[in-house]
Amino acid sequence: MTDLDPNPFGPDQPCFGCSPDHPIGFHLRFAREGDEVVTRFTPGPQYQGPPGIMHGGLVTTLADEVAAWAVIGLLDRFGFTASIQVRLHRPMRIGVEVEGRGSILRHSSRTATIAVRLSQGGVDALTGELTFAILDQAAAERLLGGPLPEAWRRFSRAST
Ligand SMILES: CCCCCCCC/C=C\CCCCCCCC(=O)SCCNC(=O)CCNC(=O)[C@H](O)C(C)(C)COP(=O)(O)OP(=O)(O)OC[C@H]1O[C@@H](n2cnc3c(N)ncnc32)[C@H](O)[C@@H]1OP(=O)(O)O
Repeated sequence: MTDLDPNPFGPDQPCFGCSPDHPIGFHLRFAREGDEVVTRFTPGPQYQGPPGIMHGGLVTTLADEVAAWAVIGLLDRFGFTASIQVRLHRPMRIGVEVEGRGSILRHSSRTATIAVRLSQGGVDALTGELTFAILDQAAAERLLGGPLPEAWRRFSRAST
């Protein structure tokens, strides 16, 4: 298991899922284990929907973040989430550690589709497939509305 750099986008990145300083975020960190990225996270009461159960939208946010980091950690690219298909098989319990795993199902230079599995106590709570668009620098700058910081440019695909 190899820990991935937790902050490849620099200290000011604002991501709800992975910014270490986000006031209410998940503060996720990832490791690479073979062909997968892995994270562990224990949801607190602030993430409840029904009492004792994590809000389904936030469970999906967790899946989105795991998949995004599969693109970062396994492909060395950044992808913008284009499609999310998930099934919530079991309630995600508050206060119980979640293991999240992401792996590449298929990819080209322009897109990547990631398989995600979130489990508690070895039992699947969510499985899903998420597709990411990998943009070139110009398209990423249009989407973000400004120039990419130098450190981010290596995550874009070569323009064609
Ligand atoms: C590159 C460097 C940038 C670095 C930035 C680093 C920041 C670091 C900071 C902090 C870490 C953050 C960690 C984040 C983690 C979570 C990730 C997110 O939350 S991302 C935000 C939510 N997602 C959106 O806001 C997208 C909204 N959608 C769009 O902007 C467009 O629809 C977009 C870009 C997804 C596609 O735009 P089009 O359709 O104009 O582009 P076309 O070139 O036509 O498509 C590109 C490829 O994507 C496929 N595609 C498009 N939509 C698809 C879909 N819904 N399903 C499947 N494939 C789709 C297309 O078929 C095409 O593939 P074919 O070239 O044909 O192989």
